[in-house]
Amino acid sequence: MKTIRVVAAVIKAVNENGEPIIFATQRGYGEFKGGWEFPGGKIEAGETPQEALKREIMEELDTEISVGALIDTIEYDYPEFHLSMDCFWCKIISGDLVLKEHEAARWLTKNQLRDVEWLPADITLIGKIREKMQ
Ligand SMILES: Nc1nc2c([nH]c(=O)n2[C@H]2C[C@H](O)[C@@H](COP(=O)(O)OP(=O)(O)OP(=O)(O)O)O2)c(=O)[nH]1
Ligand SMILES: [Mg+2]
Repeated sequence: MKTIRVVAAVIKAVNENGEPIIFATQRGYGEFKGGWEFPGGKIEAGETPQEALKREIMEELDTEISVGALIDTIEYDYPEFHLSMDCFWCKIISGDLVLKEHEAARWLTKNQLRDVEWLPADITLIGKIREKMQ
């Protein structure tokens, strides 16, 4: 099966109550339209995962991020391909998270993490984020 290498940004901030929140986006097109994900996309030839992620977030959200620690690499078999997805903690450097491709977005607290319908590959990641979110 073909492997697709993807990077995803778990953008973290703090809300007005001082609680940690993360940014989730809803896909606006394609096979998984309507599903929730972490913004990001495919690594292109010659890019490091971090470079790919900064480029993708600029393209998708018109926002500059810093890329921090790797949370996990998700390995998941979809019917048509194998997904290998590096997921990083990220912070906003500048920009307003403009939705250039996504249908909707939400900031979620730890207790709201299960309120959106994540793509199948993201389910195990959500558990890890829950444990580490603080
Ligand atoms: N970005 C992202 N992709 C995910 C997640 N979970 C998941 O299964 N995927 C899958 C959906 C897609 O098949 C693939 C990522 O592709 P993408 O559509 O974001 O790639 P891209 O931004 O480069 O877009 P495109 O130009 O190929 O349309 O990984 C996730 O949390 N974030
Ligand atoms: Mg994308």
